[in-house]
Amino acid sequence: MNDPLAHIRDLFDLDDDVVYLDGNSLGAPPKAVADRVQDVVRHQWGRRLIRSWSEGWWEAPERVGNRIGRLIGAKPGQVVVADSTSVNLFKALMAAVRNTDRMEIVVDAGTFPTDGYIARSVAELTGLALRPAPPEELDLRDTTAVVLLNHVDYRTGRLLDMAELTAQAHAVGAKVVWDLCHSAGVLPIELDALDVDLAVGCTYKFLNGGPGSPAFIYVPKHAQPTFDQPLTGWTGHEVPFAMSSEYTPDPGVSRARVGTPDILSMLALDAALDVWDHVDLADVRAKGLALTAHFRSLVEDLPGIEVLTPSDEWRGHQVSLRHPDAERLMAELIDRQVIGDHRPPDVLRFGFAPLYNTFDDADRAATTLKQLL
Ligand SMILES: Cc1ncc(COP(=O)(O)O)c(C=O)c1O
Ligand SMILES: Nc1c(O)cccc1C(=O)C[C@H](N)C(=O)O
Repeated sequence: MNDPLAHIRDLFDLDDDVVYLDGNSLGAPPKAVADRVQDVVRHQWGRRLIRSWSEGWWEAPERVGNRIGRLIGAKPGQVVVADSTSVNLFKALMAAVRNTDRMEIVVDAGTFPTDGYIARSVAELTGLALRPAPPEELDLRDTTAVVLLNHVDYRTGRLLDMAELTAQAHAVGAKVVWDLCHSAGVLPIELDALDVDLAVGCTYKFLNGGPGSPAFIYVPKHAQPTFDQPLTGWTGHEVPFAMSSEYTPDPGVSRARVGTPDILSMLALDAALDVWDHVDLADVRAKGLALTAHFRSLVEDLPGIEVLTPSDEWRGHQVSLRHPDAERLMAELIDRQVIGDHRPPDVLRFGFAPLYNTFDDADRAATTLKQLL
């Protein structure tokens, strides 16, 4: 394949003898991040001290949010970087059901655990029922307040049809919250165009923000005035430095902020996002599909292997294989410098990050797996 992204791998700090196929769990570091973090510590923090808050730190959550917005089809002023995905899920779901007279929250039955746990807490706190349902049979009703869906399933890699499912929710007057953890940065997403109600996602996977880098939340302009999230911390206040005893939320997306932003991680993420400046998401998607198709073709007939990831285009950038000995196999692959991950009980997951993974990575991983089998 003619690979218009081949040169981008050089922007990453990767060892050539390691086949890294776990960028869907923890993305690899762009080389520029280490220098930027050093500058933030030495100069911004070291020399400018507290003055840095008014020299770019305070607005970093919105500024970096806008950079992510560009990757997920959100116009400026609708994404803020803050907290973890779990915390943002709590804000989003609580805001979505506030003042509803509807009875239930629906959650994707195969969801990543944290989404299910948080949805359960929101249901318990608000008195709504929680109904897990498979995405192909959501059975939404006029009693459904909100549905929470994972755009790409963390275990199988299945990609859901955001347009169709958002429309399904809206047809019964329900809201939809999308978890974009496994899709942000690797495939074109059109949140504004699809009229998505709310979305959240993490930045340490395909966005390469680094371990524990802050998550993001999308609140579209029209929903901001009624986005009453429960974590009314001072940085979401309209005038935080007024230090008022009354909470008045910021009129815009900043009302999704809670406490002091984690500047070191935030600015590491900011530096990591520079690699996207010269990248077309259509190229990223095309390469992700090609890499996963190539890897699949090499492993699908291996003994004892069942491919869980859909073979059509409704898949993200991972290939998940079921094998009864998955845990041992992954440990042995990692010993041989092929790094993917194991998800219980029997899934081997190989994530392909089109910005730095190569077809050679796919060949080497498949050859090593074949030898082990
Ligand atoms: C779909 C999904 N949602 C949420 C999370 C994690 O949330 P948090 O950033 O709170 O750890 C992950 C991965 O850890 C995930 O895969
Ligand atoms: N967030 C993670 C972490 O802090 C440690 C190890 C792994 C993770 C992950 O991201 C797991 C990931 N969401 C998954 O899809 O399984």
